Amino acid sequence: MSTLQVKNLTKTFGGLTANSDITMDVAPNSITAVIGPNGAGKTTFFNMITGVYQPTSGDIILNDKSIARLKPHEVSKRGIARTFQNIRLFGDVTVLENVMVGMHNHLKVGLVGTLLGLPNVRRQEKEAKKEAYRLLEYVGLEAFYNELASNLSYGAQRRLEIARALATKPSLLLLDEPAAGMNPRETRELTALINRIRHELDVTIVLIEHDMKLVMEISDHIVVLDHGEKIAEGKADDIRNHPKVIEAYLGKGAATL
Ligand SMILES: Nc1ncnc2c1ncn2[C@@H]1O[C@H](COP(=O)(O)OP(=O)(O)OP(=O)(O)O)[C@@H](O)[C@H]1O
Repeated sequence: MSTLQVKNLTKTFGGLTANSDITMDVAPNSITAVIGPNGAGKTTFFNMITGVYQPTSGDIILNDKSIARLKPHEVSKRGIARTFQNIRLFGDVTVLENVMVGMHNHLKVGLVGTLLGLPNVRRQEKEAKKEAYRLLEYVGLEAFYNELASNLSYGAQRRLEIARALATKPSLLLLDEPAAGMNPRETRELTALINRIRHELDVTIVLIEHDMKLVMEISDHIVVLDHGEKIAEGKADDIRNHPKVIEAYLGKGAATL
């Protein structure tokens, strides 16, 4: 059984078809990359999976249930988390608090309890803090727990976004250009982190990425979009040598990637 099944997914904006009849399966506990030139429709694809955009037609099935018409918070409750191409952190609160925001769905405290400072509320907050700190340790940011998020380096902010996404306890994690703006050392650390998340936390991962070294190294399966259409899919070797992919995206040096 696939974790995610995308069936004939199409999204049009007025006269523009951003995704055209896309079908793909994501196997449990796998890493799938969605690649393609700028404007190919990759982010639109993520936006449909996460409920930001309603598909024009087609279906999205998570663990055998359709999620195609759900709102973003409902999709999140079903176990999908994401990070964004343009980092979206709360810059003026601490690194730890940014992770705690991700736990919102799982905390059972109500507004009244919070206002009255009831003991079980205080206990839950303490536990949430501990869990947030553990997640910071997991991504290697615990030393910065009390810093403002905006003081972190770019690469560290991207890891913090991943920690915040993990705080929702997802079964499927969507990463939108996680290596963008990272130097080679940061990219190597990110590659290791993504692999650990898959193996240790049993999370299935779909990522959009332009760093082909990372994509070829990490992906079990690669899907290539161009002008909103799926032009190829397969393993790294199939994609490197695929004439349509070389023409539309990778260029002639691709065999060495
Ligand atoms: N809300 C929208 N309204 C109108 N057009 C949109 C909207 N969102 C995306 N598009 C268009 O859909 C097409 C696909 O865009 P999308 O952002 O999905 O591509 P992408 O592959 O993620 O590109 P990049 O690699 O540059 O992020 C583009 O032509 C874009 O202008």
